[in-house]
Amino acid sequence: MITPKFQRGTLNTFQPPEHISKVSGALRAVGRKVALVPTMGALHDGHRELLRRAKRLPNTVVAASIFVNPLQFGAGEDFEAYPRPLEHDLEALSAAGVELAFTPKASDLYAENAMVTLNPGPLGDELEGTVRPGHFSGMLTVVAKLFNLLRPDYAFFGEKDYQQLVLVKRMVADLNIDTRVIGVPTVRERDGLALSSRNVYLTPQQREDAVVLSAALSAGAHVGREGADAVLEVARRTLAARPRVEVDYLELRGTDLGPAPVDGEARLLIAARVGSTRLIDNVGVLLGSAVEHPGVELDAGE
Ligand SMILES: Nc1ncnc2c1ncn2[C@@H]1O[C@H](COP(=O)(O)OP(=O)(O)OP(=O)(O)O)[C@@H](O)[C@H]1O
Ligand SMILES: CC(C)(CO)[C@@H](O)C(=O)[O-]
Ligand code: BAL
Repeated sequence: MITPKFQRGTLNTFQPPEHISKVSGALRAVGRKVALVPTMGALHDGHRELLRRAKRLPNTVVAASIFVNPLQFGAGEDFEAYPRPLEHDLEALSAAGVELAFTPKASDLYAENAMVTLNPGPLGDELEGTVRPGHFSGMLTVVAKLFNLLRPDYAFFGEKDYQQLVLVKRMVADLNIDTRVIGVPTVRERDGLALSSRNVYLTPQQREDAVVLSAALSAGAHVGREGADAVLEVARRTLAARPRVEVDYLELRGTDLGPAPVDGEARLLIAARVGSTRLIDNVGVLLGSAVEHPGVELDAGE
């Protein structure tokens, strides 16, 4: 196959997997680096921040994928309803200086007789995995496919989906994938609500209620010095003020999502339903005497 045309300094959009693969390979062959930002589209300022960070890398072509991956949605989830404003998204990518967009069709990405998927291991059944069985297997499978197609030097993921970020890092380490995974701190609305494509589902009343997720995390993180029980207690008390918000889980874990340490860096994670919309959020917490130690980063970028 002849290498599909790539024009520097403009957005080049490819749908067939073999085209994006060829173009990415040709760019790497002439010494350019490739940075991938995987998305499901409906782009907002959170995605823009990932793109902005990728754009800062020298000698690097930024690629973004837009694909609502059926494999990571369970029965009864919002796969059909998920917003798909493709024209708007391509304009946003172009405005962000992205040079490669990959917008595959599900039928091109997944052969009808495909059998093999990735197993995320035990962490795939915890936190999000308890409510979304199979979600992380589907997510890792599509991310591995994107990595295999583009062979990116760098890939950017948001901390908003913290468990996803941890699992992608584990996949890269455990499967010897030659891509550097970079985590980006969560971009928030002024009142603290984490930007999410699913926020468009919220009614004005639900939007008001939804702020309690970030408020609870932030209140909990503020009492980290008093230890894990205090963090969870304060967060739960904050959540109680908005009884319409139904919490799926509120958990304090280590930064690798193992057990939280007594002292040191931890992560407080929440998932909750506001009406029929399920939102997630998380924040870094410094526990115990670690609070006294200057120089420990709350939101380590990677
Ligand atoms: N507020 C945010 N700040 C930083 N990164 C974000 C934010 N929201 C999403 N991302 C990241 O953007 C990438 C693509 O995410 P995705 O397209 O699923 O958007 P989303 O807003 O997370 O959608 P949804 O809320 O429906 O899951 C992921 O790596 C995700 O973590
Ligand atoms: C990483 C991802 C694009 C894989 O479908 C998705 O899970 C997302 O948007 O976070
Ligand atoms: N942003 C994570 C993708 C999902 O919710 O399916």
